[in-house]
Amino acid sequence: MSFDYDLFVIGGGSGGVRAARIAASEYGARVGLAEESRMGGTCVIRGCVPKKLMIFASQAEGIVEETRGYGWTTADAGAFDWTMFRNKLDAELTRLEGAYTGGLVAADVEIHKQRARLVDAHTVELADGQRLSAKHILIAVGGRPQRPGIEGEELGLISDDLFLMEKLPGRVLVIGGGFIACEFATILQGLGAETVLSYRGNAVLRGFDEEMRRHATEQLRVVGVELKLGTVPAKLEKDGERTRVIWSDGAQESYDAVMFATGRTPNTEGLGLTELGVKLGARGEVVVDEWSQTSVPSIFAVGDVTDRVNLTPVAIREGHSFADTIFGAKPRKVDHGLVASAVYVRPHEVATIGLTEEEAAAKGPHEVYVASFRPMRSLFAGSDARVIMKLLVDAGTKKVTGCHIFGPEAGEMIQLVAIPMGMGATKADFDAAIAVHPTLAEEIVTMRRPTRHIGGAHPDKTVGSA
Ligand SMILES: Cc1cc2nc3c(=O)[nH]c(=O)nc-3n(C[C@H](O)[C@H](O)[C@H](O)COP(=O)(O)OP(=O)(O)OC[C@H]3O[C@@H](n4cnc5c(N)ncnc54)[C@H](O)[C@@H]3O)c2cc1C
Ligand SMILES: NC(=O)c1ccc[n+]([C@@H]2O[C@H](COP(=O)([O-])OP(=O)(O)OC[C@H]3O[C@@H](n4cnc5c(N)ncnc54)[C@H](O)[C@@H]3O)[C@@H](O)[C@H]2O)c1
Repeated sequence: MSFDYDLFVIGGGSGGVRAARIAASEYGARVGLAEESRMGGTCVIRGCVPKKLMIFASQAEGIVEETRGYGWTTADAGAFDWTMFRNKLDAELTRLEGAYTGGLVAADVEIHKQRARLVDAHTVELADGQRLSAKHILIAVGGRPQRPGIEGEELGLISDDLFLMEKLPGRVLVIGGGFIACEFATILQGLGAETVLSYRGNAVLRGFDEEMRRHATEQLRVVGVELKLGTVPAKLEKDGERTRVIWSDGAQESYDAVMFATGRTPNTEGLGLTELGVKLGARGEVVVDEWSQTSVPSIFAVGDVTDRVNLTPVAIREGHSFADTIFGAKPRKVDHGLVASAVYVRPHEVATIGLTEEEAAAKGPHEVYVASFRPMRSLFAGSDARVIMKLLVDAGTKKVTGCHIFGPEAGEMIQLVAIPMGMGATKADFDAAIAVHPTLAEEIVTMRRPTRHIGGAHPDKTVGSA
């Protein structure tokens, strides 16, 4: 049977672009790709990239304050020009969009700038009605922000809107306690908005190491974010130009803007998947096996739409592995077990890989090494902020099973820790590295004695358990 393409990719985000480019340029596959919006997807257009640039912009006050502590006594950040920043941001995203499109064109991928849906196991239909056939179809449509399902929720903004605001809000409420809520609260507060974060739990970043959660929560408070913990908004309504929030306990307050950061949902609606027999999970995600293959053999899915680990480098790895496996005869699975990530709250980021202390304790005997100190750079400037570094070490094998860092540029540090951990390094391997001094990262290789023992009786029997 002949097809229009060897591969048709739906979605031009992190996973789809990588898969299309590798299949076409490395393995000579005839590839078509449909993207209904801007090329590059969530990460490039409304996620990682603009978010990180906004994080950089939001640090001016903190940097200036530190500089004053070094003797530049009259240093002042001055006024922030949101319109100038937003226009520059848009120009940068346009440049990146062009680079992504250019990479696909150079690889001879045929781009269809419209929405696509599936018609059968080998056919997609574009929004203009054109039908195209392919031997393989890759679903890489990502996800979208999810509002919490309360009355008046359409009055609230979502993360996509934050990059396009006409002006910065005066007083703003961010609802949620995950990656996006914490990062946007940091950004909005740093850019000068009076920022309130409302979260239903008692510490942000559920699922992270508890000690890191406590420090991240406290830092939000210290930098000036007003925390409303243990609260659930029940209803939003208009209050003139403002938005009134009514909480489940009846309390109410009006804000210039309200933003939901209450999770994301896979973009599977209206794609024609269930009609075709492609199995979906409870959250609407495409269910795939370890090869990213769906329940229909010619259809594969990668990235956020599969709701495995929703990060850009993971989507990219899944897309690349799919192309290697199907078109390059190089079968390659993705190990989702040890993925590093960072939450770009500032001044200290939260970065993590492997087991949390709580998970380690549940798994069995572990040594916990913790370094907690005031870094020389901010200490000199008069700050009390502490860096926390934690290593979890399996008491039997002595392998490092988890690492958590709360500190400046922690994301940069965890990236490098991910290499030895991926190789199965032991604590002795870490200790063998001679420190680079004076740095923050040297603490990772200089923690000599366990701070505590967890997870039951330890193999050497000389230590107790916590
Ligand atoms: C605010 C924010 C900040 C983030 N920050 C980070 C970060 O710092 N680090 C990190 O690793 N991850 C971050 N992420 C997560 C990261 O953006 C995603 O994990 C990643 O983009 C997923 O890639 P993907 O290819 O699965 O989907 P996406 O990048 O979402 O791409 C899917 C594409 O498919 C298109 N599409 C959808 N349906 C159709 C259709 N029917 N036809 C045609 N096209 C369609 C969409 O327009 C989109 O362009 C962030 C996410 C957000 C929202
Ligand atoms: N730095 C990064 O790598 C980065 C940054 C942003 C996003 N991301 C990715 O995007 C994903 C989505 O981020 P996110 O922050 O939207 O999701 P999340 O799942 O991390 O957090 C959602 C938050 O909303 C809360 N929530 C959910 N429903 C609610 C309700 N009905 N009422 C009140 N609160 C509610 C949850 O308790 C949670 O705190 C992340 O899991 C991550 O994979 C990564």
